[in-house]
Amino acid sequence: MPVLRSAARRAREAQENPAAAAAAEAPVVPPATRRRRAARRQKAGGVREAAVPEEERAAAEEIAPAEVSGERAGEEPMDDQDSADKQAGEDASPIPETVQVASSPRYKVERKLGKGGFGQVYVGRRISANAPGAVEVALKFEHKNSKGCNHGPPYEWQVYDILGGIHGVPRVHYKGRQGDYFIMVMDMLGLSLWDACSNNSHTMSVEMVACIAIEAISILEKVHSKGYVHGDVKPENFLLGPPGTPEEKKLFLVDLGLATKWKDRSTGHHVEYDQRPDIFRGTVRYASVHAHLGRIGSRRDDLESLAYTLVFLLRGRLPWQGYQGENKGFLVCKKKMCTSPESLCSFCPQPFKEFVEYVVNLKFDEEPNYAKCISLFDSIVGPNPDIRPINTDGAQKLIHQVGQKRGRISLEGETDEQPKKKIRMGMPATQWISVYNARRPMKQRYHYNVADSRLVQHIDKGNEDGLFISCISSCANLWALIMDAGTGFSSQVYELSPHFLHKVSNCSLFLSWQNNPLTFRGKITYIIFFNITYLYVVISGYLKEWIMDQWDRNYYITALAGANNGSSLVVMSKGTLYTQQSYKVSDTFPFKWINKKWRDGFYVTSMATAGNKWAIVMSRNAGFSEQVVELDFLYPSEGVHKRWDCGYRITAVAATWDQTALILSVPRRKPTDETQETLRTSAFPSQHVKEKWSKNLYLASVCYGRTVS
Ligand SMILES: Nc1ncnc2c1ncn2[C@@H]1O[C@H](COP(=O)(O)OP(=O)(O)OP(=O)(O)O)[C@@H](O)[C@H]1O
Repeated sequence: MPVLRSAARRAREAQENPAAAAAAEAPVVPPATRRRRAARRQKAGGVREAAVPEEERAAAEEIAPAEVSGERAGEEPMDDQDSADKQAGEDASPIPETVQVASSPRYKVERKLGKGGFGQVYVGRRISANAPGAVEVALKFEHKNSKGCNHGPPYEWQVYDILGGIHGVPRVHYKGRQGDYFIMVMDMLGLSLWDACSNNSHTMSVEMVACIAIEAISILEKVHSKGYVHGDVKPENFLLGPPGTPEEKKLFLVDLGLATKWKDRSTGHHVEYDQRPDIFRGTVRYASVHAHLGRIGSRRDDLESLAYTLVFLLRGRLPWQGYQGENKGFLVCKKKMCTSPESLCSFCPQPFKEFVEYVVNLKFDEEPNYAKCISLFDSIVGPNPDIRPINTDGAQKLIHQVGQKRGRISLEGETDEQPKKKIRMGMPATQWISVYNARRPMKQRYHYNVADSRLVQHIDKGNEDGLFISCISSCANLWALIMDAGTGFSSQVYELSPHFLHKVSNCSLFLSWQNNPLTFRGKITYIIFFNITYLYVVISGYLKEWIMDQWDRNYYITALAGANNGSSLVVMSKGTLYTQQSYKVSDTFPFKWINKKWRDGFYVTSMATAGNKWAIVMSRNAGFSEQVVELDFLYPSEGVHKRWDCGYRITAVAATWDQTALILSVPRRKPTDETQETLRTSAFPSQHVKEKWSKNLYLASVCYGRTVS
């Protein structure tokens, strides 16, 4: 397991060039990567929790299309570069004056070459007489108390054991511990591309960057061929050879501390897909969108980071620089998603745009066509490799090998390639997402474009016909309502609130309806009978208290929706298997909270959004054995397919104006027919629903929000 490192960085620029330091970005890494295993089931208790809801923000929208309903009658009734603090404890113990580790010669520690979040690199001058090896080496010191050394020598050492000395990666000659430091003796290199760029008025020539692209792609190909992804590709981690030596035009990739395996060496298989939205590894400015979203790293991520590195070197800036604060990662990722390859590369030669377009559309386990990428940039640089500003020997060899294996490499791509569906276009759109499950024939009914005032009527009629609400959603402040004969509920109540699961003020107006006699508790000051069938207008009260009251009566939240204007519809039912329930309202997707609740045996059972707010309901005894989240700035089609292949089915969906979230679960009892289908449509899919009914596929979840980009 890699030792993950916490946020850190950039002291060298701060010392030598404060302006550059401010512009540079630190790698940010979470405390620990842990695959969630089946949540522990806990003994059912009578505790009910309501997380304190955050402040409310509402946006109004007035569109009132006509209300529509549909019904199917079945035969039977039946979810930037921040300058952060350095972790290493180098202040506690001074760097030694001389170094001798393992069987190495003795080195005198000279000037500092650089400093990262974890290590400090110095020149080491060999002082042992007649000893073998280079006179000058680089010595990388990591303090024993640094985060990367919690469990012994730095994780990076293991990676250097495999990658050290391959094309474009410096060799490690010796490593060992001396005093408080773990020390690596490695090839000494020269300036980083970051330094070279800063020395050159913050941009580089097109030819120089094209050569860097060619050589960097060939280095990444070599790293990937050994089963690793680098995980932190950026200008600071590409170093040139030492100046004045035959290697001064060679490019090297350093800092293997975030490298991970993309291939299991024993089986030869690609690592399994996973997404943990609370985990971020890498450097905000250059990280791939998938890394921002916490997806397991794969080869495509290094190439996406390289694409951002190249554009940065060429233009001196990336469109997502300048965000600050707690929400920086989210805002940078959102900006990356809505920046099309055309606009990112608007002042770059065409091959750069083509490269960006290619890499952002790569699939999780797709093998990149490195030779094709190199050939894109080959068209920019001069034909004679000997006079290129960067040595491109590695790339030349790669092209030669691939060319021999597959024949010609053309700029247009190989003839057997299918045209690829482009997934990141920089064009936001909102859509309905509807999810259909195979069921035995049953009665299901839908209503959409339903105004608040019409809800009672539809619900009333549904109940009279033996139907209960199975899911709800909102679009343009009008409700969509799905009622089923197959929910298994014995009774149901609902609350329509002008607030999104939020404690309301004493003057708020509530509509409340129940099909059982009511026993109100709490701060009710005034009840008007509006209708003999239990419709009440309740002045003054708390939605939270209403929910708690229903919990006391063994009703649990089974459906939830929020509208753009901030109002919410909460449906609670009796007859579920749930034994405990908890909800949270949050301005950002609350994955950390979900993760914590998973450990306590809760699973997400309902989810809703209002504007950019999320509300998540989690229940114990939800009937699931595993659960995962797919969160993205577009519909996460690839993730859904990967999860389907592993036995997960979508059990809840919700989308804000920015993001779509899907909850996928493995049921404890597998249905006889596991078929599940999804649809994305710009209008409510009324016609499609009817077609699905004819194939015994029934609406299981529905939401409206951001789906494509
Ligand atoms: N072999 C080398 N020769 C010369 N300079 C080097 C060498 N290795 C590293 N450096 C310099 O030291 C800096 C820090 O090294 P490195 O990136 O390996 O440290 P780190 O603490 O792991 O960094 P990070 O915080 O990015 O994880 C580099 O940016 C580079 O400028």
